[in-house]
Amino acid sequence: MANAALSRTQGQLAVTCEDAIVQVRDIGKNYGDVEALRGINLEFQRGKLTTLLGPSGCGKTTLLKIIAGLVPASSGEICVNDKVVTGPGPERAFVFQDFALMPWATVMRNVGFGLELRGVPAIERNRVARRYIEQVGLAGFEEKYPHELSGGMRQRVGIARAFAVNADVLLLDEPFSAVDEQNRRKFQEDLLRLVDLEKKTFIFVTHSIEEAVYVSDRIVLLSPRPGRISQVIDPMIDRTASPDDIRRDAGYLNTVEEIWQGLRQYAE
Ligand SMILES: Nc1ncnc2c1ncn2[C@@H]1O[C@H](COP(=O)(O)OP(=O)(O)OP(=O)(O)O)[C@@H](O)[C@H]1O
Repeated sequence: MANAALSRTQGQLAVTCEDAIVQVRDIGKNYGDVEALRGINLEFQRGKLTTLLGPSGCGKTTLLKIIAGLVPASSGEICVNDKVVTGPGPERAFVFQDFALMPWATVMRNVGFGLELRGVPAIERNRVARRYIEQVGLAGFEEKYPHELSGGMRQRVGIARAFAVNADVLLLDEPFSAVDEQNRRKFQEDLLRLVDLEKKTFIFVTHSIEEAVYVSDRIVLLSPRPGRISQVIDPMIDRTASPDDIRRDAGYLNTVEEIWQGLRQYAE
């Protein structure tokens, strides 16, 4: 397989690219006296998966929520498709860490809920919901309720729901943190398949260096509070190789090691 070549940029920087769908311009965030983020400048490329990685409390979730329009920035602005973000919008879908499913609704209703809110008629939303339920491997579970599903299956429902609204940008906050290692690896495969199939822009938060290197086109490393960009890494993984070959590849392993060396100073 092709070796993983790395391109990287250090320091407090503006990352530019030709086809940016999300632009983060000089974002800062204070929660009262707590300065969570400072001077974040980033561009997220259309159709690519970018991961935010960094020590606990460095502001990954905060940045994701600011991009989602769920939390206001204290300074700076976010542009999506060249429009300034003033709140949540249909072109962005957020997948929560705890899935945020409605316990009283079936899988079908949960997946179609975003469309229901937009007034899409039942026949159409069920058609769309069925398609994504199938894509995440839950065909046959349409009429089940969240409590009848495993944690991994509930997470698949959350992901299917995000896909169903046909947002351009999917914001995923540690979507695999609550599932076991086998399921996590399966999800990573599924995610890569969906990235390839759907051509959407993914912004992903994880604590796992291995996961970040495995799934990302680009990794943005944040420094401890106040979160700033410390490094940007493009792990050029050959995704035509098998998952096992990728995980054994020297380029993959070196990238994991290098990120670990950068982050270990912050480990408790
Ligand atoms: N609603 C809030 N009110 C006050 N402080 C907050 C709030 N949300 C986050 N913070 C603080 O802001 C900082 C960044 O938090 P955030 O959750 O964004 O970090 P994170 O990198 O996602 O953390 P983790 O990896 O532990 O999930 C932390 O110090 C946190 O305690």
